[in-house]
Amino acid sequence: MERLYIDLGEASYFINIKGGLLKNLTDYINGADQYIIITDTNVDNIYSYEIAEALKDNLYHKYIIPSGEASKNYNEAMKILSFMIEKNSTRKTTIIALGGGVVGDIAGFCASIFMRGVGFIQVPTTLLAQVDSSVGGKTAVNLPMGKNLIGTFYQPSTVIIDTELLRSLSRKEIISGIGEIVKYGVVYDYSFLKFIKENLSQIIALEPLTITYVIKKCCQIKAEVVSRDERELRFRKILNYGHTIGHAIEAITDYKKYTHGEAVLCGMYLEAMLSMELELLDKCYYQEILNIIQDSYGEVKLSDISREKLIEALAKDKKNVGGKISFILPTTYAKVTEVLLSKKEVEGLLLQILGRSIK
Ligand SMILES: NC(=O)c1ccc[n+]([C@@H]2O[C@H](COP(=O)([O-])OP(=O)(O)OC[C@H]3O[C@@H](n4cnc5c(N)ncnc54)[C@H](O)[C@@H]3O)[C@@H](O)[C@H]2O)c1
Ligand SMILES: O=C(O)C(=O)C[C@@H](O)[C@H](O)[C@H](O)COP(=O)(O)O
Ligand SMILES: [Zn+2]
Repeated sequence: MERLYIDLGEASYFINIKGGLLKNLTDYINGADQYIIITDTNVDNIYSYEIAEALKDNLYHKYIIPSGEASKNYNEAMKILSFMIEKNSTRKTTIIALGGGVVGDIAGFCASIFMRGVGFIQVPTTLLAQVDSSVGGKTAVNLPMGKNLIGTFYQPSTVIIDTELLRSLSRKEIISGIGEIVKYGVVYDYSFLKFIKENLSQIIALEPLTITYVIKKCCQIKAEVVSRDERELRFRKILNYGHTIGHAIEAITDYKKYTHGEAVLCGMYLEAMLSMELELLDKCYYQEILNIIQDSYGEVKLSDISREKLIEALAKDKKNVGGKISFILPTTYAKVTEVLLSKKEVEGLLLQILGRSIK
């Protein structure tokens, strides 16, 4: 088994990675008085028997949210908290998030506020959640005004990554995970980016040794970044590459057409173009970034996105400072920089880079 340590003082924890870990869940959980499993309809349909088997000797209750980003909202969080009151949860309860990033984000949010904080374990079931969202402690729900507008930093006590659970994912969800994987390569580790490029088909095929290596590498990078700057005061911002435009794309398409990772792939593509237009980005690196995005996602068309709506959504991004929109832009191999641009500047740049390719 692969084991990584994320060093955050009192909030430090282990990330455990191996195929088949769900069966042995109880070896890694912490002897709480009661467990609340939060999962979604798809995961429950596929893994309901395994969950019941894994927890049969423990007191637990299961709360199932409808699958999809639309469930990551405040009302759903309140329903979870009320369910916990109904089930007599106490401060000795532990919440287990068994699902993708949607389940992880909302379950973590509930764990952080129920009775001012209860135990929290991440059991991520999507590639995206295994390489990114289950690690680092960002929790959130969306508001109608935008993505992740309410949330906390609240670390899990452990992360249990069962790579066998990825077998039931659709290709679209695998590509979504590759969005965040490519991000780590671009912002932090050029040799990893080359590895992704050379092994893309094995990654998409979830070849066991390759996918385990990739998950471990991503968790290692995320652990290093988060250990340096847990609260995103400075360094952690590098993980936002592709996310300013990515979150805007998700919001204006009602979180339905693009998965988070697909929107991030498109966002990284456009933000690389933005960086090039601002003459901040090395030309060879620029081409490499566009190539790996196209190789994994296909052509970035965005024919359904209007420039006007994109700018409106960007203007509402929670990272904006003093009326300016914040972008994390690549500059050269494994280096990025934060650039703040006015709405007008972004309008001009988007017109420049996209011409008439979007409305
Ligand atoms: N907290 C963080 O650091 C962080 C990082 C990245 C993304 N996120 C958030 O994560 C969310 C996206 O996560 P996601 O991509 O996992 O989406 P998701 O949770 O919606 O899961 C994607 C789909 O896969 C299904 N699914 C989950 N596991 C499955 C399995 N093993 N087999 C078959 N189907 C399965 C789900 O039911 C869903 O339909 C977004 O809300 C994003 O903002 C958070
Ligand atoms: O962990 C981080 O830090 C990240 O930014 C990871 C991102 O991939 C993730 O999508 C995150 O939820 C974005 O957070 P937000 O702060 O922009 O809401
Ligand atoms: Zn993300």
